[in-house]
Amino acid sequence: MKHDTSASPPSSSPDTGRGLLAVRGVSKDYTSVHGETVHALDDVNLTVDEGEIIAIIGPSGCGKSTLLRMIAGLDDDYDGEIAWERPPRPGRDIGFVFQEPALLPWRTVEGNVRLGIEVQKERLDRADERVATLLELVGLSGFAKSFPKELSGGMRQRVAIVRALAYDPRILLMDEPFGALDAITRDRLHDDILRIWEETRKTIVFVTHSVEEAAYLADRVVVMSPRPGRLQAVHQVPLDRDRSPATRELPEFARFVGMLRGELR
Ligand SMILES: Nc1ncnc2c1ncn2[C@@H]1O[C@H](COP(=O)(O)OP(=O)(O)OP(=O)(O)O)[C@@H](O)[C@H]1O
Repeated sequence: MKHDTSASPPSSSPDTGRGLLAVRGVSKDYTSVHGETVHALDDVNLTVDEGEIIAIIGPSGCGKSTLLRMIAGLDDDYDGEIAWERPPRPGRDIGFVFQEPALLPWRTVEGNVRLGIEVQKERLDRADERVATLLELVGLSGFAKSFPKELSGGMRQRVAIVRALAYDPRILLMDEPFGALDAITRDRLHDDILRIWEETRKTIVFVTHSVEEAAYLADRVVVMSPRPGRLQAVHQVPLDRDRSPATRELPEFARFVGMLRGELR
């Protein structure tokens, strides 16, 4: 089934804002190259509210990327429905960040970010201003004229993130965006994401293998079971929205991370 925009809109959870989209009874089978059926997702139900940050964690192969790709509209071959509060406009309302930044090597940093704006022609008049603002947000103003090969892995991923934000999507989906980065760079990017959220209040759904990353960034953490992926639990993160490096030192942070780790065992 395709994104269902005619179905009843998602209802929001009581303690967050408006429902942006609802995943309802979504199941997915793949057929392997040997013709076997791979039951990847089983009856997944999830409501995403506007402005919230959701982390999806679970064992390898449980269907995290599959679920994200379906929300993104990159895969519409599934049972169930994904109902949006307002129909997403193709190429406009959904920003997607992959594990590898996939920048265009022949374009400068600002040229890559600008690409995100060029897809929607009516916004071109203020493109330069928007690119400059976004690069400043992630501390890359000094690298606007550099090429991707001149950047570190973390810098490249920051460019990919602001490129996905350049066309002002309603939701930012990220599939293990920091998975290929070292621990210090990851921490730096976590704080970039928090700053971006402060500025934009963007709805963010991301997949990660790191329970610390999930706890540090998210409002809610979705824990998936081993294949076929089901929602094993959805946890409200028991921390103030206002996070900072000191958050990682809090006993409640450690407790929550320990609890998540226990659920994945
Ligand atoms: N195109 C495909 N054809 C057949 N099977 C697939 C295909 N894509 C994914 N799968 C299978 O579906 C299941 C879910 O895959 P998916 O990539 O969504 O899991 P994941 O939780 O994101 O895994 P990981 O954490 O290892 O990245 C896996 O068993 C995978 O082998």
